[in-house]
Amino acid sequence: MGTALIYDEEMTNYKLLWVDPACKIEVPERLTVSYEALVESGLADRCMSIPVREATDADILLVHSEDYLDAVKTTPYKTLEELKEFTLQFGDVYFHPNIYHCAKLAAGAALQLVDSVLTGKMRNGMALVRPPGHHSMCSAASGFCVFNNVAIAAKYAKQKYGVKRVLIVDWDIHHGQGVQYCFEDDPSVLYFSWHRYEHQKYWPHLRESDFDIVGKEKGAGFNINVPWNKVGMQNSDYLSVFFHILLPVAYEFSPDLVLVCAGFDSGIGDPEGKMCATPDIFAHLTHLLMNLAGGKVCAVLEGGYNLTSLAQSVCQTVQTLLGDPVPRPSNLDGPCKSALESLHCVRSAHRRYWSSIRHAADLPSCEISTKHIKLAEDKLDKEEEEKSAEEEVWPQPPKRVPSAIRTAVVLPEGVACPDRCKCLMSAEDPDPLIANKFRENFLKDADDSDALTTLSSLIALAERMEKNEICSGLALVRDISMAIMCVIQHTAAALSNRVLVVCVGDGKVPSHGTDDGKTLVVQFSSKKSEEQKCKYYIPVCLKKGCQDASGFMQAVLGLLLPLGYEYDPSLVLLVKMPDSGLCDTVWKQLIGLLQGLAQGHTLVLMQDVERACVGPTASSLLGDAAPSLGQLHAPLPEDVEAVESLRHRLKADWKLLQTTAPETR
Ligand SMILES: NCCCNCCCCCS
Ligand SMILES: [Zn+2]
Repeated sequence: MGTALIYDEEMTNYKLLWVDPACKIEVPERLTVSYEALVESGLADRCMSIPVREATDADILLVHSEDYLDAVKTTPYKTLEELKEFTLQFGDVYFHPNIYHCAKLAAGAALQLVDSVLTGKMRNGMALVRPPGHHSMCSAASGFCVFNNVAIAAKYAKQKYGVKRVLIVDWDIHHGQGVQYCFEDDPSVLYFSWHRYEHQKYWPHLRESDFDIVGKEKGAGFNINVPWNKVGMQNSDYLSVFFHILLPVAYEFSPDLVLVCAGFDSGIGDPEGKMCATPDIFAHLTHLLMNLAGGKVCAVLEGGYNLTSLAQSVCQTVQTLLGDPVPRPSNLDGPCKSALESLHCVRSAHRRYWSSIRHAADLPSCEISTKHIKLAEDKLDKEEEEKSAEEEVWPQPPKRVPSAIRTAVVLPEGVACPDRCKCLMSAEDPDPLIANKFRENFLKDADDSDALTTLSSLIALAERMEKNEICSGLALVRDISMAIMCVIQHTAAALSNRVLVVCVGDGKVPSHGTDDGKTLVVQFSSKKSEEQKCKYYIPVCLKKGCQDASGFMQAVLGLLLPLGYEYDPSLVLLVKMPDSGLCDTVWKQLIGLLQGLAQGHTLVLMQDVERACVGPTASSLLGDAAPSLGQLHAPLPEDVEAVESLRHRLKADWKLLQTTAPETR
């Protein structure tokens, strides 16, 4: 199954026909530059093009009122003066004789995307549409939006396919109030939105956009608002919110479908957002969602008003949906104070609804609670004159060249090579120099020839991964700790390399290289480790080791991923210790998530008895989405305690572990 791309140039055939400073940024070129960038980069050809269709009245009435639909139906026949008149009843939006047609195509495009994914024809996809949708409400247009494309798609998915739970992730920089209003009392649709807020000083100036608005009645807890009270948010701020709010809750919710309000005005250079996150961040945001709902992710374009930034961000998103490895996360220096305050407020507002963040610290009484400054009308739209975002410059996102070989394996005699994988056996005898080095360093009995063969094949694999000829690898070895030593020593030799070693299960892990930071070891086990506590050796002791999915996932999402992203390794060595107790589904989730690091260069080591795990491991390394874990129960208190105390101890060294602002002196 491939990636769907839904686009039709008819949606470029409407524009602003009069002077209105608030609306002049919403231009047809937004769609053309996005589509042309996909064509230019060769990404469009790798997608399956799915035609748009017009949403029917019934589709639109899933969200909007008849009165509103009837009113919009009259707009194609209005004169210019009548269109201006009609527009006045709404805010920050404009009408055009052809916008009703385009609005039906935009909503219809989202429905075509949902159909292609929920019928299993496509794995995931993106719809490039305008007008956007997330601001439009039951009976009102708003913020360039006429019909709420994503809200209609969520209702449609539930009605037509019986989908039980839908996650909507709105990474646009504006609050999709239309989506919030549509689902605020609905526990089957979890709406997550971050948005520029500045304590209600920013558009649409709504009190109900703040973090303490969590949903109503049965929907309480299923509406998550993350207000950005300052501009200039960066990659670290966005990732921290994913690690410490969205992902733990999303895994607990366990959606059957993920819809993304994919607005790119949250990217650098945008005149509306005035944020500083770079286009490659959308590759990571997309990647981090792709192991939810069995990979059923539908991204629908919302905002994005800097044409350069928009085009690059769209390409980053689509290339990730296609399964290409994501670029390395560039210099993450931790979330800013304002972002930490928002993070803290959101987690404390939601801790009562979600066991994965139950332990979140409570709101300190005063300073960072909601500061709603009663603004005099005239100040509402006053925005201090900042440097215009249009002048921002940023580096081109790094080229993401897929390796010639996606996954290679080193297997003992008699173990079949999984399909789509390349089997590496060192045909030639290892050169005597290496052989001797192995003998003295690693081999117990010197003439253990097949150990020698395995190790030299392992090195060959690691070398070809370093050269990006191979993306990921899997090796079955007899002696795990010897293999770890071998890989670490080989990889650490190259100066710029850092290896993240992730061990699941009990057992002695060589701590070589953890003193100088060339290696970061994170070990999940059930045994308290007496190892010396150092910054680069992190034992995570879980009561049931890796057997309890929710405890393990909480540690992966809230601890391992932030550490891994901040460490930014060139290789991830993932070791499955004997009898780790890890079930295949969790193992596949772990492999899927870790491929966001090191450009997907994950090298898996397993004991040669784990033949049954070769297939599932290879499938995840090849980029197949991991199956859903199902709704997660509360993690054990001991596990929560273990992760929290680790986070508390480590956050001085690892800033992405922070979830609250440092105590103000
Ligand atoms: N600069 C403040 C005016 C905001 N104007 C509406 C923006 C709608 C964005 C839709 S994604
Ligand atoms: Zn927006």
